[in-house]
Amino acid sequence: MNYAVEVRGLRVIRGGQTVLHDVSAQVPVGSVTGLLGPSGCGKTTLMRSIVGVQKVAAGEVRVLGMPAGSAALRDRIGYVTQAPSVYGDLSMRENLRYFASVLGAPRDDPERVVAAVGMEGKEDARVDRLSGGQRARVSLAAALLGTPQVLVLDEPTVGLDPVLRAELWGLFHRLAEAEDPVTLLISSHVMDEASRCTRLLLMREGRILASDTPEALLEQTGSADIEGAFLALVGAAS
Ligand SMILES: Nc1ncnc2c1ncn2[C@@H]1O[C@H](COP(=O)(O)OP(=O)(O)OP(=O)(O)O)[C@@H](O)[C@H]1O
Repeated sequence: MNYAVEVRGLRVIRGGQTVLHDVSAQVPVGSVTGLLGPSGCGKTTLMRSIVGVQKVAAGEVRVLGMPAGSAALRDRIGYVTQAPSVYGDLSMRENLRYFASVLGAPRDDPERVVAAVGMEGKEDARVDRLSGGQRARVSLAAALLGTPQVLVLDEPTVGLDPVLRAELWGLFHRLAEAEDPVTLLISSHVMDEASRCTRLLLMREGRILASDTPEALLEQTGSADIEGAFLALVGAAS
C-alpha cells in the first residue's frame, strides 16, 4: 500500500505530560481516514505533528515521503484547525485572495474553492457575520487553495447541521476519488462519523487502539457499530 502519511514511534510531551506514547500509524494515499477518539486523547497533537507544527520528543513523521514540516510540503498539505484560521473582519473573497497570493495559487483558485464548499453568493459578507457552519466552510475553502495532496481536518463537521455534514462528507469523498486523489485525515470524537470513512485510526489516551477499515473493525470485534468496536478494543487492551 502507498502511504501519504507514515508515523513511527512518535512520542510527544506537552505541559510536562507524555500525551502521545510511541504512536505508529499510516494513512493510505487517497483514503478518507477518520481519526477517532474521546476528547483529550491526542488527536489534535497527532495532527499537529503531521503538519509539522508540534515539537516531538521521539519518533519519525513522514508526509509524501518527506519529513513533516519540510518546506517542500508547505503547499502540498492543507490544515484546518478547530479554531477559525481566517480573518473575521475580511470577506471570504478577501481572505481567499490573500491566502492564494501567499501560496502562489492560480488567480482563479478562490472561485474554484468557493464553489467546492458551496458558498457561492456569500463571498462578500464579512466572515465574522457568517454562521458557524459557514465560517467552517470558509476555513475549509482556504485549505483547498493550491490543490493540496493531503488535507488534515480537525473536527471539521462539529456544530454543523446533518444536511451540511452530509454535504461536506460528500465533498471529502469527491476529493479522495478525483483523478489526482487528495488524502484526507479527519478527526472526530463523534463515533457515528466512522461509517463515512474508508479507514479508521482509533485512539485512546495517547495510543492507537486500532487501524483498519470500518468493516474489518466491526468484523474483528463482532460489534454492530464502531462505538461497540471501540469498547471491545479498550476491553481487550486493558
Ligand atoms: N498547549 C498545551 N499544553 C499542555 N498540554 C496540552 C496542550 N494542548 C493539549 N494538551 C494536552 O494534551 C493532551 C491531548 O490533547 P489534544 O488536544 O491533542 O486532544 P484531542 O484528542 O484533540 O482533544 P479534543 O477532541 O478535545 O480536541 C490532553 O491531555 C491535553 O490536556
